[in-house]
Amino acid sequence: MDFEDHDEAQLGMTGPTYDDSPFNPCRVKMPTHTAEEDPVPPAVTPSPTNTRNSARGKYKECLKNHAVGIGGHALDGCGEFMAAGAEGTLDALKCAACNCHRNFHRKDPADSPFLMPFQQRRHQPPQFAAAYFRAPAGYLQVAGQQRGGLATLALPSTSGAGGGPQSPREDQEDVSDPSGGGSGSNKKRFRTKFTLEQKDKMLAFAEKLGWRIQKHDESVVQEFCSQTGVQRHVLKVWMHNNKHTLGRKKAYKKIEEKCREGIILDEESTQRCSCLRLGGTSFRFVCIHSFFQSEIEDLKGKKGKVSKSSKQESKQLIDNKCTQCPLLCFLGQVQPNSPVSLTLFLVSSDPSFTNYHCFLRLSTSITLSIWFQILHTPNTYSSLMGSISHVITTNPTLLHLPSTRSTAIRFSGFNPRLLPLPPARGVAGKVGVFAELSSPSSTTSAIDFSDPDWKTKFQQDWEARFRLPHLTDIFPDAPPIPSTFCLKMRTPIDRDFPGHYSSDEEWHGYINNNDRVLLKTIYYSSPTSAGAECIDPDCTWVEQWVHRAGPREKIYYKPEEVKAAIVTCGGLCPGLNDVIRQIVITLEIYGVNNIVGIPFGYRGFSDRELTELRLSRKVVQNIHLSGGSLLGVSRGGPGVSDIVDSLQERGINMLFVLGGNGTHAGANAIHHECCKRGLKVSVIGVPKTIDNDILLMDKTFGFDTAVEEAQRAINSAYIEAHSAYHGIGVVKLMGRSSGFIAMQASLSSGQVDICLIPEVPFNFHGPHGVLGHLKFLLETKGSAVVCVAEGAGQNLLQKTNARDASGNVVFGDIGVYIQQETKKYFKEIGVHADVKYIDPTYMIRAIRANASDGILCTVLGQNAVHGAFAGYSGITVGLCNTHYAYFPIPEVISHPRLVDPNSRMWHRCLTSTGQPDFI
Ligand SMILES: Nc1ncnc2c1ncn2[C@@H]1O[C@H](COP(=O)(O)OP(=O)(O)OP(=O)(O)O)[C@@H](O)[C@H]1O
Ligand SMILES: O=P(O)(O)OC[C@H]1O[C@](O)(CO)[C@@H](O)[C@@H]1O
Ligand SMILES: [Mg+2]
Repeated sequence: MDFEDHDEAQLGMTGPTYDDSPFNPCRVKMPTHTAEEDPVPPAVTPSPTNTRNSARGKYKECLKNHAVGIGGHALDGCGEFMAAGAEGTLDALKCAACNCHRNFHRKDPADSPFLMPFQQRRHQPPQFAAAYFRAPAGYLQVAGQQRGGLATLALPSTSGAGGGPQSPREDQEDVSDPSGGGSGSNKKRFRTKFTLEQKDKMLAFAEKLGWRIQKHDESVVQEFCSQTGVQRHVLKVWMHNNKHTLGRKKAYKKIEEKCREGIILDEESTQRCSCLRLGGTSFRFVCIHSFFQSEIEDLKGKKGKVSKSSKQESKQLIDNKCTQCPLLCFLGQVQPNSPVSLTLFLVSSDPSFTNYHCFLRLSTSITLSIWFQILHTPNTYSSLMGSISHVITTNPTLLHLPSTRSTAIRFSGFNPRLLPLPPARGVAGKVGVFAELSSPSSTTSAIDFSDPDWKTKFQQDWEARFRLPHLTDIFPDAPPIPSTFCLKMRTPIDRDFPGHYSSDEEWHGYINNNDRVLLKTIYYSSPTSAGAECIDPDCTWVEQWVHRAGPREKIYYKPEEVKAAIVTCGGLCPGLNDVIRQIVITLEIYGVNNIVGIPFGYRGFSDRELTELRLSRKVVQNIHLSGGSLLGVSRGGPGVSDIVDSLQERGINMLFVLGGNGTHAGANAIHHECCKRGLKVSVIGVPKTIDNDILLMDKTFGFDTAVEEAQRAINSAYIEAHSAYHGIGVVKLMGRSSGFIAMQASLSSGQVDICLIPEVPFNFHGPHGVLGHLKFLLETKGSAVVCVAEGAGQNLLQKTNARDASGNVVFGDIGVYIQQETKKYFKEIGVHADVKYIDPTYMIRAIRANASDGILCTVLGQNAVHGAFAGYSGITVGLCNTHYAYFPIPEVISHPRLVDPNSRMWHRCLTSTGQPDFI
């Protein structure tokens, strides 16, 4: 795990509405006004970089269309080219702000007599952007009247081969100046026509050279040129322009060959997949293109128009096709009433395949939304392999999946719309659907409901899954001692502990180890009840108990022997300080006085320059009055083994870890490493995430506060929208995979007309899309407010391979996309719309906890300490049906908790917004 510093510039308000400063070109900022509305921006003082640029003419805003792959248009907002390196180096051609090649930036002849001073720093006006909107994927071309003042842009897009139709530039090679600098003149350019033979030869030759001409190739290049009659510079440009298209074909072929053989999961990927279990609502598949090809071509209809075809028609088409589809065999396993979102990854070299989404109601109780994600590049394919959970293949025998673990089919014959069930082990005819279920906790999905004892077996399995790991698993002889935590003690704690720990006072404030909390409290009489979570087709009542949290009468640590450490990882979250404070206070009540804070997350364990912070009640007394974390947070950091080395070195035997899924995965690994090394260490997690995406818990701390604060942003958006003629307010909120914040903030504000979350697919354009509804809202209400979660609609955006220091995928900005597309749409249809975009991302989490979270944090912090003293390790604590419970860590992080689109809460949100489904 490598630690990377966070981009300071990202802290605070990232939204363009808040910062349209011309001085910071690396901000994502989109014009919120048209040129007519905002005629005279202030003059700019040229920076040293500007001065350097001006020697060669200035390169202004970046015109690279990042959404070209999806047929859309998205600029990164970089306002001016800033060379990343000294002149003469390759980096001099790269923009330090946006990372794009200089040629993507608009060239602005400094001495142009036709430009007003302010025009030299204007963003791309929308009508100009439209000129290259339909250019083939991967290329930016500037047409007709725009050429006069602009550079010729001929570089292939570095953002990968996108979706839309794309033709290799085989016969246009020397139309562009390879330097790409382009004077912007209208000079006629020549088009070289190659013979078929020349093309074949160039292709073979380029592959031989690896699509680059290097110094030592000069002699063979000369020879080739004289043999084929192709000039060297023409060959060079041809290779440059085609390496991303023709050059990749070979790679595609390899993938396709591999696919035809069956996709092989290597051991590592299989292990990583095991955390994604059946029974969740989201599954990922890799589907073999060769198998699916005919289906896809039919679905695409003519020219990939499926997403645009009428709802009925595409539904019909998909319906018909899906009846032959092996996927439906798998659906036999899906719980009714849990709408399933499937992502099918199709590997294809055909650039005309584009990502799209379709929607299928299989019955009133099963809703299937299918995302077809087309993979064009080998890289995407290989990075994907780490995250898949299921595979459909034409040749199941080739899969390296443990066949004994494949899923048993549930709900036999339950839904007549489903295909006849495949024979045992999920193999249906020539195709098979495989689920990797390697963790013991997953065995519930393999229940044989015809077994009269299935319920007892299920409950035994449940008890085993939720059993809390304890020190006595490793040290069976570890002696328990009477607890030092007794609230009847009237005298201050004696810090020296003269050797006895018992209090003779009787106190009935302890939790018995056999106390349990009931996890699910609703009895669903039928699988068609809203949000039903049934285990079997008859919705049999099966109690699921978890362990009650709280102080135990017997403890496994002598307080004076404890060195406790607290670490806060991941992103910030309201309430971190409240939890730190309560952990310290409770530890002191037990009698611990050696308490330290590890600075800046897991990184603090390895960075020698960061020293641990001594904590006491005095130090933490008032820290909850401000947001953030007293200790600091970070992503990335050292490996588990280094962390445990550090624990050993520092003599830490209680570790309290505050963080989200990633942090908990780390905590669990630390726990296992300590067990392996025979260390008596308790590792206790406290789930922290404003996203509320931890399984089995009513809510996580920070969530309530974030919702409350988000509501304020929504209210501002509403006021802005409501006060403008045809105003549209767009608010983007956090929520990577879970839309809880957006849903709850929409509900609580009552001012949102459209709420978009990652769990519920939507069309943005087209007859049933969001834009159509916005138009309707402007016509009927006069204004509209859209609330979107950051992880929503990612299929609409160009994918990047960027990851943060912890390896989390960095998302495209759906808020900016919505803002831009909405403006464009209303402009195109000639309807006035005043779009205001608010991005309060960090404002909703970099604040102190509200009262409700304050209480939650207090109880969680106390219970974390009780759990450690009770001798548990590898556990976390959470609120469950208003009671506090301990959970083994893997049970709560096997996948993110998601909003169930068939839940009452989501229905309530829809009732409140009045939005249709955008499918
Ligand atoms: N699978 C893992 N195993 C071990 N450590 C991990 C794992 N995943 C993440 N971590 C570590 O946990 C820390 C926090 O992870 P991450 O940045 O994903 O935040 P998080 O805990 O999920 O919180 P947030 O909700 O803010 O995203 C990082 O230091 C990261 O290196
Ligand atoms: O910008 P940062 O600090 O990486 O955090 C952003 C992430 O944090 C989260 O709030 C998780 O805590 C996500 O919703 C979001 O993607
Ligand atoms: Mg996370």
